[in-house]
Amino acid sequence: MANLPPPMSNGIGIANLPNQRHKIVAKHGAHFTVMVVGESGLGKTTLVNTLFSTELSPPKNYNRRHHKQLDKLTEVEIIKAELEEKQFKTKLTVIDTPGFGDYVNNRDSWAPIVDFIDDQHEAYMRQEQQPQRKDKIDLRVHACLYFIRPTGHTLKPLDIEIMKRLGTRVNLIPVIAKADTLTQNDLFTFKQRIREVIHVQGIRIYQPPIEPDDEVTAEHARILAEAMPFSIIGSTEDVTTADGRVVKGREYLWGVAEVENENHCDFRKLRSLLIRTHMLDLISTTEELHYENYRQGQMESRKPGESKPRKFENPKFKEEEEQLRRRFTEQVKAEEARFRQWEQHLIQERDRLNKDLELAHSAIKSLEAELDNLQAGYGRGTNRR
Ligand SMILES: Nc1nc2c(ncn2[C@@H]2O[C@H](COP(=O)(O)OP(=O)(O)OP(=O)(O)O)[C@@H](O)[C@H]2O)c(=O)[nH]1
Repeated sequence: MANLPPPMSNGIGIANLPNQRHKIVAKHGAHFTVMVVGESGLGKTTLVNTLFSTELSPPKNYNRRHHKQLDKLTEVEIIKAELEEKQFKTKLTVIDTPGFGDYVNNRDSWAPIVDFIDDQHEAYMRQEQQPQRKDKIDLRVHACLYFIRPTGHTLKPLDIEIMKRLGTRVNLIPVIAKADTLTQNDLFTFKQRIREVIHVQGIRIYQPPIEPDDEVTAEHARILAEAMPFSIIGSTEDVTTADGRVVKGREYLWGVAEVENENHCDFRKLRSLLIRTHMLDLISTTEELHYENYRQGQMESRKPGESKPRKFENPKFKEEEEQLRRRFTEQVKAEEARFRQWEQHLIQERDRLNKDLELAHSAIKSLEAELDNLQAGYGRGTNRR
């Protein structure tokens, strides 16, 4: 496994941002928005707190998790924080999507997440069109961490569906959650399989750019790209290793799973990509690629100044509604025809039975008449004797 050089400071690394390519941002500090997406209980909150070395998000109330499942809604939570290190400020926004994928029917559980991303692009575009364009509220997502359950098998169809939709909208960074629950061999095979599925399914994930004129940076980017999907161990707890080091990690009977140990997981690579080396690239690709794609797509489908069609006004939904209505009418017609046929059949059956009844009646009548005749004949015979 290729390792990164040792951390340059004891801090979380945002002080390195001014060394990054776009030095100008350093003057004002960066405004960075990360979104975490994944099933409930995969360690999203823990990872956010581990990444930013602070408890940004309070630990979850597990009773609430159960209620959330009953709500059948994927809620979006926004946590804001201002981090400062060596006088360099980063305004950090974390978009947490708790409870995702919990429900029995998960088919559309991605919708609020995708809508949230689109809505932020939309809100930004609208603000750009206003005469006063200073101090825009900007919640466009710069990096989306997609948490994969450490099953050891492969990606689930739901993962593939969501990742496809996310990859065309944001810088998608897949991570394997709770890597300490897999052996190194299983983790290696699992990673390979996920990479294959990502490739075969054409899922777009964030690729750190390889600068041809800077060999060190290019090598670093290559190491990061090769490690994807990053395996992750999250923990804000200090634990003591067998050799007496105090580290962030998770304690087991067999020893300690260390967050920052590159033989245990890729946490340091992920942190490097997000905070130390590629934060500004994530911000600029969001602006230049994803936002631009959104803007262009909307400009092609709308007149200037026209607001975004709401779901039920959206031509795509109208078309779907029309199709549904047609299918429903056809079904009703087919059912009606079937009912008529059945009704006809019942009438014919009733007529046939009525006729049988009439025949039976007349047969009884003639038998009765015959009986009367016989009785009358018998009476006459006995009288004569
Ligand atoms: N083994 C292991 N457990 C972890 C790891 N990260 C978090 N956990 C544990 O998993 C449980 C859930 O963690 P959370 O961070 O609340 O998970 P979440 O994804 O935010 O959950 P929701 O908010 O419900 O979606 C907690 O008990 C954590 O201590 C990890 O890397 N390895």
